[in-house]
Amino acid sequence: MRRGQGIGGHLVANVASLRRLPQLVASLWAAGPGLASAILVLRLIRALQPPAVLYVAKLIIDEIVARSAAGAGSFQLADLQQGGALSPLAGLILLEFVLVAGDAVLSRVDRLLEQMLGERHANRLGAALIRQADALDLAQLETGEIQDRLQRARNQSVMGNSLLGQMLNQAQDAVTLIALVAGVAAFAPALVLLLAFALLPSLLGEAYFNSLRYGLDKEATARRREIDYIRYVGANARTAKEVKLFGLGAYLAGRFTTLAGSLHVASMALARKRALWGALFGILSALSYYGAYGYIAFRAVQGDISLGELTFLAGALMRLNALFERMILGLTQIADRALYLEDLYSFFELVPGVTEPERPLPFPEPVRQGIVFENVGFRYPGKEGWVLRNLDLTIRPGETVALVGENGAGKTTIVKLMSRLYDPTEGRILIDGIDCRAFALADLRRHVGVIFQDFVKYNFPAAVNIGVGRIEAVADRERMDAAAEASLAADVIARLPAGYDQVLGDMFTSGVELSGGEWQRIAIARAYFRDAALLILDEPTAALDARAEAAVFARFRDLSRGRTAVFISHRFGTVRMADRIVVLDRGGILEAGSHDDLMRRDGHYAALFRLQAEAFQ
Ligand SMILES: Nc1ncnc2c1ncn2[C@@H]1O[C@H](COP(=O)(O)OP(=O)(O)OP(=O)(O)O)[C@@H](O)[C@H]1O
Repeated sequence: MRRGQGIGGHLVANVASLRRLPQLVASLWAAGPGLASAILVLRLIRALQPPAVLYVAKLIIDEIVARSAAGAGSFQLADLQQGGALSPLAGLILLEFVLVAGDAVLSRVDRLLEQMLGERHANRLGAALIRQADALDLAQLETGEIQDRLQRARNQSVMGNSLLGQMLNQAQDAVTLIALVAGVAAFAPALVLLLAFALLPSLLGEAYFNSLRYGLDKEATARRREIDYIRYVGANARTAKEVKLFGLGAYLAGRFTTLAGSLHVASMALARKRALWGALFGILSALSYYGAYGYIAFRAVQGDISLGELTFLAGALMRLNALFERMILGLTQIADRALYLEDLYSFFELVPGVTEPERPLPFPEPVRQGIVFENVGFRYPGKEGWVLRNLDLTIRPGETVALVGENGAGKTTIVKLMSRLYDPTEGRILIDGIDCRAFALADLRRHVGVIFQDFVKYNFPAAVNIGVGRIEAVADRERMDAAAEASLAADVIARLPAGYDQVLGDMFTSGVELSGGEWQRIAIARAYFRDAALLILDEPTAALDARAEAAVFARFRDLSRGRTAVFISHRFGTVRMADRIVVLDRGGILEAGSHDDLMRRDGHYAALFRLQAEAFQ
């Protein structure tokens, strides 16, 4: 929000913040139409209760006044009945009791139903969020802005529940308000004007401050992200080792205090201004309330209105005053939260760039000609430089290809393109002559098994950790044994207290943490368990000891016979086993051939190979 925008602009911004509310209402409705209708009916009944209570109180007082005027004398218990039925007075008192007690019961039922609906809605939203994140491109998820939005969307999926309650309160209060104002208008129309006078400034003021708050929040997004990150780094088991040894605690705490302090100063300045204006508006509304009170007292003394009407009007005024206060506060809270709905729903509206073909072609089985990179160029979205450029590469079926190159040469990026985590910016990737964008994503990915260097360490049982390779076959123990055997994970499993059922990782108390190399064996087992035609391992053996690495690769060669395998490694002892070695440099191919070819050529590869070999001599 820019300064000097004027109250009109602020109001528009405030209303704009509410534009996502209908979407929330629709998704709440979809979560339980029956529940939602029941809640609406209950809220409507409850909304009309306060004016009804006041009106019955008016009737009771008028009845009492009428009886004393008629000289009925002191009240006897026998007066409660009249001619075998309840007297009008007793009937009214009973009605008042039913109204009050009934509301107490209805409010409990209502709360229960709202909790049910809220939880159902949050669960649906949570699942939808995971599905949408899955549908989006890696490139989208990797941008800071989307991560931010996702984080806030995750919070919102729970916050939606409190918004439900607040919106219903607001709607209920609005109905009560209308009913009370109609009641007041029936007896003393002039009062309504007075009330509007008290209400309007508060409303405009709240709207103005809401939008200022929003502007402040928006401005502070980057700082808030950094604060959250520092909080994470500073108080977290995963970073604790380094934070302790480098003595970073004081540095992080200091940075946190500075950033949080700057936010605090801005938000307090606004809060002070808001408190001051709030107090002024409060005085204004108290003035109009007592002005109105004086007016009706005067009319009652003059005999223009009955004692019962006086009671009704005084009660209605008191309630209206409280209702205004509550509604304005509610409006602020709703507007506050509704702002963050924007994050939730705009996240759902993101459209993936890696798209499904309209009429997908079947993935060739088996692949006969291989995978061809045809003049491929790639730039990360929103980034300047080319990571890959003019890349021509053919991977023949049944071949084992090693990608080597210095850090940042683009090896992992090639793997991501092959599995369509990204699409090339230029050129095409063909599988048996067909652009890989012509296959259904799931079909393509079913035929590719990738283990990245930063594979996920799932804090799930060991069996699931391997089974994620092909989750629909997670119960197939025979297949799992074979995969664990091939990746040397079988030894790791055998040492676990609960074997395959052992939860891994340190997140849950029942978990057992593995060493880096042990985790890696589990991850490689995933690749074997997947049993895909194209197997890709991105630095799969970096954490393995020398003996394990040799064993893993001996098996890898055996097991990948007849299928295409691509691996990335910085260890030349491993790389030399490949049928073909592709040396990448700054996004292009420097040289390619078998180990013997490349050594004979005596180029970059031979130099690097010797460098590594010398280190061991
Ligand atoms: N998500 C990303 N967004 C922007 N740039 C990226 C992203 N991932 C990688 N890069 C950049 O792309 C280039 C190639 O990265 P890539 O991960 O493909 O290299 P690599 O050859 O696998 O390196 P290493 O041997 O270090 O694993 C690097 O310069 C890197 O900075």
